[in-house]
Amino acid sequence: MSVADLLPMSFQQAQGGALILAIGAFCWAYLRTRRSNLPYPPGPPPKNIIAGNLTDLPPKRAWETYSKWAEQYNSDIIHFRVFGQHMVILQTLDLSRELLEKRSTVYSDRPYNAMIDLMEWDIAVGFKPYGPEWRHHRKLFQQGFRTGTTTLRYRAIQTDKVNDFLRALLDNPNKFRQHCKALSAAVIMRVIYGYDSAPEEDYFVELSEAAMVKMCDSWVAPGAMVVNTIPILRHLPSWFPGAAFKKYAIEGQELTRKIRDVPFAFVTKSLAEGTAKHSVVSEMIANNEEHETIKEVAATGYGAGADTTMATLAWFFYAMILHPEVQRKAHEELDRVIGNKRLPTYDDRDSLPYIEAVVREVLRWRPIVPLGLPHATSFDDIYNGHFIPKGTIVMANLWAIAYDKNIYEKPEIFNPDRYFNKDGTLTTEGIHSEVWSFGFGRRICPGRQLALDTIWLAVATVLSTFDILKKKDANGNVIPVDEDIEVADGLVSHAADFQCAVTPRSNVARQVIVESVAKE
Ligand code: HEM
Repeated sequence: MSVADLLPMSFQQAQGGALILAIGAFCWAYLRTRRSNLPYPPGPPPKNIIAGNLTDLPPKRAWETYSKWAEQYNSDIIHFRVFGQHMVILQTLDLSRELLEKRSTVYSDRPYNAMIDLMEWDIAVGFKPYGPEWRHHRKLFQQGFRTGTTTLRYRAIQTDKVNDFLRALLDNPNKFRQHCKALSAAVIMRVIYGYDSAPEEDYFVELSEAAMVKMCDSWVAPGAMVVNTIPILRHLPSWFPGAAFKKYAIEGQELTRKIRDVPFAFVTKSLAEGTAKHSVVSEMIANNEEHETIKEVAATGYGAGADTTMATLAWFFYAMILHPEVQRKAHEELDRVIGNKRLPTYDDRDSLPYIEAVVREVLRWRPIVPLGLPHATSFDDIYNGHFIPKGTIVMANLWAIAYDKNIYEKPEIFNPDRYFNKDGTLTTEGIHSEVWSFGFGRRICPGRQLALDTIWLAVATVLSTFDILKKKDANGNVIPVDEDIEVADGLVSHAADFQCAVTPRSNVARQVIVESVAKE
């Protein structure tokens, strides 16, 4: 998610609705008069009494700007304000843990977003305000994805879906990105609904994608920034001049309702017909959970789990084309431990520390949610002599953590070796990207075990069977790859398009894949 997404309005958009916005924002800011004489945390002084720091905010890679401010103000906590909305950025792992974990009673709310509300995306656990409803939905979600026996049960599904993924890579390597997406979607759909999605043009997947796109784009829909700044405007009728956001929201609402109802109906129908496969939803139904609640909890899964897993896998391919030396080390470990006659399985995980280190490094090197999901404070707080008012949006700068030189030596380098102790064992504490990449405290990602399991098996099996190299053109010349590829700003940070050649390491590797799929 970019800052502009969270904030009331970008500078350009401010021109149009300026008057109405200015009045509303001023009243809002006025009503939020400060309740403490303590200073706010350091940060850039507001440029304007109403818009605050609006014009200081960059349209892209906000996490880098925050890191510059942290340096400039020599502070690991940064404060600024936009239209009366207080924003706080946490720059270090220790501070994120201190506030978001140790003070989680204060820091576990989510900011209100009028468009999310209008589009009914507040059905999702991740957007619900901190309170009894969120607690109930979160508990159900966790029961479905709990680490340990519950997620272990999904490993057979993940193995089948990863085998399909390898086969798809074999058959059509150029579409590697599409295959990453199909794998991520297939695991989620099967685990949550017991539904086996098609590799392409699947109705449920496309519906979920459409709903996600509509939600992600809602921040820049016409008028959306105005209503997000002055939420009371959500009550305007759609014919009201400037209320185009209402039409957008109604379209979005239709999609949200569909992703809530349609896959759920698939489960109830297959249960009635006796064809249902075990799933998170079928289990919640068996536990007599209220159907409306089940629908909402289940609908959260695709949005939160598919794009994130897919983005991580795509970054893995990107890292591999830039680092053949890492692939060589991974191949050496895999050939030594597994040989070339079978695919690695979850049972091999403890014997493959280098693969574990590669996964950690992919998660660190390009954090796919660089600013996490925004938390919000439920009460006033004081940290280190600084006042943080109730309602402040608080973000952990995961990108800054990933590039913190106090934790990672030469952080810009992709280097799985950093996770090894001198005696060759894996580090067990301190620099675990697979922990902080998933957020903090009571809001920490409840799908992290499922995600890590899918990513680990995909990485291990791809490296054991394929070479991932820079692509060559028709004349045999290597097509150069931008080493600082563009990151698509959005709810999830995807790598911009890049090409790579994914070729089987040998005929035996090809055969192993074909046979693994045949055994399913
Ligand atoms: C590489 C993959 C993934 C990454 C990096 C990731 C990361 C995150 C992060 C940073 C948060 C915000 C935590 C916070 O507010 O502090 C989050 C929340 C969440 N994630 Fe994930 N996630 C991934 C995969 C998944 C999967 C596979 C699922 C579900 C099947 C999932 C479900 C959720 C949910 C429901 C929330 C909201 C939790 C709440 O607000 O209580 N995520 N995730």
